[in-house]
Amino acid sequence: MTASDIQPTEPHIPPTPHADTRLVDRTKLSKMYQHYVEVKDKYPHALLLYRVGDFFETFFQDAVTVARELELVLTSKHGGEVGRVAMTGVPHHAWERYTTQLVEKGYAVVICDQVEDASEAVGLVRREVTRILTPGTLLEEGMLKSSRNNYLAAVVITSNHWGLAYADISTGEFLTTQDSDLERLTQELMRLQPSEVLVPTNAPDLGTLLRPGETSPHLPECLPPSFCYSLRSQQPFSQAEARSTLLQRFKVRSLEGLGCDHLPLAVRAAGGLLEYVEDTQKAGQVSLQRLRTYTITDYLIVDNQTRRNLEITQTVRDGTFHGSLLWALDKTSTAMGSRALRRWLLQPLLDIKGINSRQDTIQELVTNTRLRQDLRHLLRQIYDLERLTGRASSGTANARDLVALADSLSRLPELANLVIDAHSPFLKALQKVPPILEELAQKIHAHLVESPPLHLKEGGLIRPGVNPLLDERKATVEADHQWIANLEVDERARTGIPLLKVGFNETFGYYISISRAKADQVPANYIRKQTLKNEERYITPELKEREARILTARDDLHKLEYEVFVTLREEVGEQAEAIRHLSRAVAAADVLCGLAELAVYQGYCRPEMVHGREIAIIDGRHPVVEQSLPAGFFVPNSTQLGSGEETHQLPDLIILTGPNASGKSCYLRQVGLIQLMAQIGSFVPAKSARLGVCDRIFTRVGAVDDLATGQSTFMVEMNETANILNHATSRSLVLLDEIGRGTATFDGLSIAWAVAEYIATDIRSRTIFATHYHELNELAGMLPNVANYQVTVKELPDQIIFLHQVQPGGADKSYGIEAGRLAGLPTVVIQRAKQVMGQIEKHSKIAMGLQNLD
Ligand SMILES: Nc1ncnc2c1ncn2[C@@H]1O[C@H](COP(=O)(O)OP(=O)(O)OP(=O)(O)O)[C@@H](O)[C@H]1O
Repeated sequence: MTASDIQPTEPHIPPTPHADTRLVDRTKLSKMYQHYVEVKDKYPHALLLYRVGDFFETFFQDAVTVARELELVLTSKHGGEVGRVAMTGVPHHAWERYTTQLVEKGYAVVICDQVEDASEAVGLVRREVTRILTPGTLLEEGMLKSSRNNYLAAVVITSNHWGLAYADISTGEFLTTQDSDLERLTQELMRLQPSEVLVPTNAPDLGTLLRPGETSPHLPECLPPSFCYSLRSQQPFSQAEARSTLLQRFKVRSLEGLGCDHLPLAVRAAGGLLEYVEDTQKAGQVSLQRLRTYTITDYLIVDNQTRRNLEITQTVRDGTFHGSLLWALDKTSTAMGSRALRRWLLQPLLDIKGINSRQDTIQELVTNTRLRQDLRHLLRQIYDLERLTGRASSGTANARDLVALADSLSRLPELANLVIDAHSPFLKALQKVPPILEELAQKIHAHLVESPPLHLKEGGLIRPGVNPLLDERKATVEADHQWIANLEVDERARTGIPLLKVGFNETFGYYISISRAKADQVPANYIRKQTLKNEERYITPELKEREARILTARDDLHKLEYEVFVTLREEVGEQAEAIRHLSRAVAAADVLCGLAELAVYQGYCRPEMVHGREIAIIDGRHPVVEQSLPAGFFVPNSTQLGSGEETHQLPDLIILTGPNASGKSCYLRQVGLIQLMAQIGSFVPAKSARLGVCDRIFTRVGAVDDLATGQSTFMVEMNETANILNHATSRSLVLLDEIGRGTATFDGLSIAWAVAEYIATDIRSRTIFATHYHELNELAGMLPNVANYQVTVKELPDQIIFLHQVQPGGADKSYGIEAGRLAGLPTVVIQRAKQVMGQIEKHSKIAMGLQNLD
């Protein structure tokens, strides 16, 4: 069964005892749970979505808020229930308890944070729950976070080129690119983390779904095994068919209109992907935005190692968002902004003009406090326009979605008004709201009641006065209801039974209910239908006749209401392109507004971006570590790197030494993060900065076994180092922490020496090399573009104080033994270690003959 086979159907069916639990993975669940515990402070209105099983009834009997009407039953296209989803807003204090119980019971807990209201959550589930039930994709990227994109990708690879297209069905984002470097394809897939990748093939196992980790002989090496690959028929990926799919769908005469006329593989990937999406969309309508083409080399590639080592979206320690760069920088007010920030961080710019225009906007918002605060206040009132529009154009939006969309659209003129005098590019983009969108918002508000019911078929969506026929039918239904109300009053008077009631249920329709004690007063025309413990239920021919009329009239009314609603929804769908255009502008302004807020409160400066190779940071700070320390505790440090025509005195390679725990890694990462932040257009944690744009940031940090691929610490280290040496250029920034530590001392030192020398003389990339091999300090005396720096400590008779200050010069001691003492190694071991060290140091220099190296 595939995602497209599964469809959420209408709710309100009681849970069955055998919900499908085959996809539950406890390890991943507990990881998700931990993640949520981390973010719950940030998103107090988080919603918890989970699949319902036999314990549902008992578990929630005493639960606080159970939104039973939000329960969805999932059935396969071929009929039959395959699972259920329910959701509830869980109060902050109770989260941990409920989630723990759910996880312990083996249920899939899916976190849905930053959801504005229940209707948005329902929309999310409706659109994305299919992924939860798709084998192989469950929970890998399973958090239904609206602050995260959910991509479907397609790749076409030939002997010397590749094309990649990707789409997020819920926001409509649709992009394609082409390049020749296979390593870039791997990195691009790692950036996108698609939940499924389509690959065309001639192989007999067409349509086979490969789960993460499974490999197929048909899959080339550049496709990372951690994704789910779907092998598809070649046909839709052929040049002719892909071209015609795109031309037809986007109503353009030539591919020039989509910017991909010279990119045959990008066209093939995009055409194949579009065909697949159109084929599998439930509503038969595709809500993808107009295809955009991008060039991969226009962006700084943040490879997988660097993303991990710099902890851009999650920490290395436990893979959580809390403590990552994204966590430290995300001060956005909307889910769209949050997603955009994530995208920017994973795809920083190379173009100085683009960087400057983002900086200009931040500058304006930093200076104009009032504007910044008003803007943030207004942005908080804007819902996820991208996703709401996606739902409207794919025909899955409900009435609450449209009301939320209209509420948000009607904020846009206010937003435009607010930035009327702004002069920076990203604020100016908000100044014009097409009148058609204002009219659309007014129309939605005029058509739909303020709080429509969740389910379209329940009726009660449309305001009076919108459609005369509808009003007529409403009047008939109301008259019928009045007739029923009158009947109750009349029958009480006629029978003399004061507690006689007219009721309704789905099985019997309308009935007259009388307590059993009064059964002897029942008139002759009553026909008994049902006997309950204390109650008899009757019908009369007249009541049944009226009931038939009422039900038909109500059905007709609901049908007509639904038709009026669908027409309105289609009108919204027609404006999707215009809404999305503005949503992108809102998202970008939101990111920049958040970054401006951060710049003000954390004291960031505007970096000067230059074309040369200089990296000059005065009093730089680590953006995350400084936020975790009390104010003023972080020790700022400067960096000067990058020899060039004007900066010939600056080093290209810094050898950084210092005791354990002195702050070497922190300093190294700080430089990488400042460069990365600058290239997304952000201000940076420093007193001042002058930064030459980098084409790539490479990092090699720490020693971790890669158990999944069975590689040893040393092999992982060597693979990563080889990758850097093979791809770094003179415009790259390379951050190396402890190379050669995973093997015998002399082997390690020799490798570290040779690597440093190669980088300084052959590649000449700007590099910081943190090491405990003090011997590497000798290089500075031999090569003009190498400098030694050390992180200082103050030595007292029985302790060392970490000053965390980076200064010129090489450290001659590691204080490793001192660290061991602090950690509690027995005194006798410490003393013996000191003795041994003295002897080793004496002999090692002689053995290495470092003095004679040239
Ligand atoms: N500039 C700084 N100001 C304040 N505290 C700092 C600074 N740099 C680092 N620290 C603190 O020192 C701790 C150790 O830093 P770090 O891990 O960078 O040391 P290290 O020199 O790389 O150690 P090792 O050689 O053992 O890997 C950090 O967790 C941080 O809390």
